[in-house]
Amino acid sequence: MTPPPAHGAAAELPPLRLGTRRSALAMAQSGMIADAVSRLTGRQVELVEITTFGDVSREALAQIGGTGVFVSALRDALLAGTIDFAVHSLKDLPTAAPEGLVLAAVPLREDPRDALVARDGLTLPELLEKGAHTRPARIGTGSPRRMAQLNAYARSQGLPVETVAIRGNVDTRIGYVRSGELDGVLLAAAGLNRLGRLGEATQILDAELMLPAPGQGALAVECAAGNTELAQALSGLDDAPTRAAVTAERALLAALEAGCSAPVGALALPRRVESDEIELRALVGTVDGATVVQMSATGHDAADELGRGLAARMLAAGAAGLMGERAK
Ligand SMILES: NCc1[nH]cc(CCC(=O)O)c1CC(=O)O
Repeated sequence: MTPPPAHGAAAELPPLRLGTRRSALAMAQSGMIADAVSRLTGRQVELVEITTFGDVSREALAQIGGTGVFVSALRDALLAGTIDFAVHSLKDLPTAAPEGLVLAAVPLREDPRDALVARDGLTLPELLEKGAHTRPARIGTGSPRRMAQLNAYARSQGLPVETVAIRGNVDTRIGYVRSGELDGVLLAAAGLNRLGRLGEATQILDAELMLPAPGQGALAVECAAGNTELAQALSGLDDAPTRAAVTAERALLAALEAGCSAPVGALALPRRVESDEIELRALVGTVDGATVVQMSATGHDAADELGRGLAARMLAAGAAGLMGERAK
């Protein structure tokens, strides 16, 4: 069988090396993008496994400080030329642009919302309600953003809740519910979906209740800036509305000088079909949920200006004081 000419030529080139972390989620994400890049370029894509500090450390993410624990080893490999491109969860990517690398594509985003996986098929209102009669519902999350909003919601309902700091991969986290140690855990819906486990969610949390992390549900495809041919090819995976949305969210995060472990939620959504107008909603809160600054802005040309402008208004309203020790 003779392959089409372009593919025939491309197939003679060596495989493209896609650097990936070993976690099930990273492998699922990398596998999806590998297939898409292979279709796009006609070239083979091979996965190269790389261990990052975030995979090895057992400390809480907030402690190991910061941003970039999952991405720096992949970036080192890109710069060293041992891999050709890498796929990151965009929400794990520090906002500072790295020297020598380009964000070649931001593919179409999945559902950006958070999900609850709870015992006995229960929703959050049901869990909290039951907890009021027995003992407060114990809900696991390692994210200050999720804790802040969960606590704020429980306060607004006049119901108690106990947030339990956990971390680990999706399997580990859901395991706390299956073992009965926790009543529920909060996770990104996109992560569950990519693992084929969205069916285990007992509730998808509306953005009114829980604003996702900036960039949640989106992927970032990165390669060396000098590799212009590959960058050009990868840009075929870019989705312009997704890129605009995450640009606004990340500009806000950068202007707040907050990192991925700060109690900051942000979500940009297209306001009208067939328009480039986006609405950016954002929240900064204390982890106990007692104080929250929540604001929104709408704009259409410069997504990064929209994000920066909203951050400035939130800072003027006292947002900086709510973020605790800020990880840059
Ligand atoms: N910080 C870990 C992480 N990074 C990206 C995702 C989910 C996938 C995504 O947001 O794209 C997760 C797991 C989670 O938050 O449940």
